[in-house]
Amino acid sequence: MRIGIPKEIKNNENRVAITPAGVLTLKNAGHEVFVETNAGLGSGFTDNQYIQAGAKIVNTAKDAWAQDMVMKVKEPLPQEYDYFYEGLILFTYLHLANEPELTRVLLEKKVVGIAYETVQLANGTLPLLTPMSEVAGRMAAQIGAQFLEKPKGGKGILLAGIPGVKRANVTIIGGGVVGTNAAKIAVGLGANVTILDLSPERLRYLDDTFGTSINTMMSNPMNIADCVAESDLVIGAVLIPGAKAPKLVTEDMVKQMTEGSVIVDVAIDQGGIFETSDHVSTHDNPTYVKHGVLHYAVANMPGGVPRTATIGLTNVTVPYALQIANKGFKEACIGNPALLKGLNTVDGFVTYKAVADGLGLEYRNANELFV
Ligand SMILES: NC(=O)C1=CN([C@@H]2O[C@H](COP(=O)(O)OP(=O)(O)OC[C@H]3O[C@@H](n4cnc5c(N)ncnc54)[C@H](O)[C@@H]3O)[C@@H](O)[C@H]2O)C=CC1
Ligand SMILES: CC(=O)C(=O)O
Repeated sequence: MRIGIPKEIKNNENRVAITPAGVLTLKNAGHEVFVETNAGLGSGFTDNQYIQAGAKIVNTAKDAWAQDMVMKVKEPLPQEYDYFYEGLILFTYLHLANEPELTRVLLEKKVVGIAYETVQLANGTLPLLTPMSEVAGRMAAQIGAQFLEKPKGGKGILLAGIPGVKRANVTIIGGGVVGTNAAKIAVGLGANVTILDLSPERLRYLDDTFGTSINTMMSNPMNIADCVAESDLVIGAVLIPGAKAPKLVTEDMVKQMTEGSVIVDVAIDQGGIFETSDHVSTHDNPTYVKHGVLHYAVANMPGGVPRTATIGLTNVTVPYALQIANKGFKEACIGNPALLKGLNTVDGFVTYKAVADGLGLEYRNANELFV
């Protein structure tokens, strides 16, 4: 199969969809990889390293997109939609529940859209989201700590406090991969950390893992309101796979926070869990203020640490790309139920139920389209 790797064009998105090591793996299996010139530079990979691994370097995005399968990191932006063609296999993060226009174009052009974030193993875990959630969770605590500093617009407190001065309160809503990793760093930085989740099993796991260094609470509107009001930093880390994020923190709750507090809404890629995080921000201009509270709502947080993130992402995506390239997308999906769950659009239909429901579109079971 011919596989294209365009340079990412989102604001400060320095990740790339493959490393030279990934190219070599695909090449050794008999595939051709076409990397847009300088696509890897932001992650520290030169054209020459890709060439050494067996890639061909192409000079334009158009050439990188004109392949059987395109691997990317972020969802395509409108200026990339013209590259879509019928039957193109697009393997990337898509977050379609929050992208009605992109979904419409993928359907109209009959692109096969396989979303990293909905590939799901039998145990419910999301293997192609996990490493980026680990990165974003760890960043969320660091970023929250930075924006609590006065020169960054925050109230001017240190997460750990000092002897004689109390620690900051950090609330994490959603105790999955992002939440757990945010907690690791926030606890390490000395904060008083509370995690809320809807799943009693998950709360037990967190309690067993962190012991008395965190507080756990059941996620319900009353507990969320109480925790948010007392928090210096609130991190949004909820996911219902494929679906638009539920707005769990209302505007009234945010109004109860003290001035200079910080919200880091990691779940913004699925629409965000705060009523007040109503738009995404960028690495260039990462925060906006509502009711005196700083909101950080960057949808590609790992793009800020591209070297770590690119290697972490491609460690998990390349084995799936290899299956698609070796067998074609249909056989690969039939042979691997986890990959089948990644299929979001095929032949002009939405094949992921939560996306179809969220956007009010017809849902078709992918298996029906394979016959
Ligand atoms: N902004 C960015 O750059 C990035 C964003 N993300 C996003 O972060 C979000 C979280 O991802 P993961 O931690 O990997 O998901 P996950 O599936 O590991 O965890 C989600 C957690 O939310 C919990 N949950 C569901 N409904 C809840 C509710 N009403 N109240 C409290 N908890 C609830 C679930 O029980 C689960 O523990 C996703 O939207 C993901 O796409 C991930 C990486 C980068
Ligand atoms: C998960 C995602 O959207 C990201 O890593 O940018």
